[in-house]
Amino acid sequence: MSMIMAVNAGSSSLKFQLLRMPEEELAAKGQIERIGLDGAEMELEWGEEEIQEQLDISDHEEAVKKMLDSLTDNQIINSLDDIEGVGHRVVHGGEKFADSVKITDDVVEAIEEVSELAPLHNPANLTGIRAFRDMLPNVPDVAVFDTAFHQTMPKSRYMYSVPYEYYEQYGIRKYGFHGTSHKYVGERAADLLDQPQEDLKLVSCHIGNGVSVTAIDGGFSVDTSMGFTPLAGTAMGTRSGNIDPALIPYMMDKTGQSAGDIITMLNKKSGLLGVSGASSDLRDVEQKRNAGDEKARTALDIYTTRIHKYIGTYAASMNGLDAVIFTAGVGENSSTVRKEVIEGLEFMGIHLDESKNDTRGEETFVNKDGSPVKVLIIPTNEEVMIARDTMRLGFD
Ligand SMILES: Nc1ncnc2c1ncn2[C@@H]1O[C@H](COP(=O)(O)OP(=O)(O)O)[C@@H](O)[C@H]1O
Ligand SMILES: CC(=O)OP(=O)(O)O
Ligand SMILES: [Mg+2]
Repeated sequence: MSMIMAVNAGSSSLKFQLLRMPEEELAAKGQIERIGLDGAEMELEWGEEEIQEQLDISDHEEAVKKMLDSLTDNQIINSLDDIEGVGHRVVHGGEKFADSVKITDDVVEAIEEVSELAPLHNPANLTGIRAFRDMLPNVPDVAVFDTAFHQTMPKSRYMYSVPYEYYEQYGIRKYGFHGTSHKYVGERAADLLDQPQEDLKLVSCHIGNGVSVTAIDGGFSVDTSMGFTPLAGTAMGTRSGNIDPALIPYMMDKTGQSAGDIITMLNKKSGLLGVSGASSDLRDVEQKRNAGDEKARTALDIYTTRIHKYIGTYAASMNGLDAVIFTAGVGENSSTVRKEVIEGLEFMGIHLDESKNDTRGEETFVNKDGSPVKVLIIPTNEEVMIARDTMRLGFD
């Protein structure tokens, strides 16, 4: 039996699970949310115990230290030596990584090289990798890439309609993200529907701080809303999603900002935060809207409409749909977002049951009985996928 730490550094959170493998027995799990915002919060659960703490945490490095201290302080492990392998979520693997990989200095360098393509994520992922490599130098570590599951997309979905040499010379193509999460919920959906994955057409909506929608046909990702970087697709907590590319030079001309400044604005100051002018956190924006705030209403309408349209698009491109899956922070927890996304898809045979939908955070069907297309909430578990790959690749 091996004690494996699975680390998932998101753009605004650090989540981890300590798992006994290969049994997949949870020894502890926790998360630090709202990193860099006012009132970061740590939750830690082990056995029957649970603690919650309000903290001041400004970046991911601080979050990693705090997390490890909390494991020894609470005697969940005796010392850091009890951890036998560490798996890390890495958001962008570029063209180089089509599967998970054991981490070496060369791998760290390769992840660094593609960091500019995922500026909100790879730097946070690398911070986690470096912190663990420093503290546990003799333990194998494995990187699990968000991009890997999407490597099965057909060329017509991953190519941009630009001169072909841009693909050949610069690797300019759609990569897609959240692949570990989409893969996990796709497998769980097949179990819950009691049908083999080969027979299923699914649309998976990962709605967290980052948002992506994926078409899973027969168990394979065939299209996904994010692109060359996690900036593309739907509107998100702080990201714009798709915009007319001609806007970039236009905004540069009008405001005197550089291309880099504009991309930073699109990554960090747009989406729910930019339109509402209030917050990137869905809960805050919902609260404002409910209090009558017009900008918050518009921000949420853009957010849910985009996801709604992807469901229609992907059903059309797969020529059918068996189930829609909601997962990640918002998808698992916000009944109003789920309701607003599904509203108006009844013509496609998707019927949400409002009373069943009034729930959060557990695997459940929320469609009406007899709805031809099922609607599922499936809490994602990127961590267990990461631990499995750490076992597969870390110990050879
Ligand atoms: N109980 C809840 N109700 C509504 N939204 C929630 C709830 N809990 C978390 N969220 C939302 O989930 C989002 C963060 O999702 P998460 O998947 O944790 O993000 P990350 O991309 O950083 O991993 C935030 O917008 C937060 O408001
Ligand atoms: C790829 C991505 O957007 O990740 P997250 O949702 O964790 O920000
Ligand atoms: Mg996430």
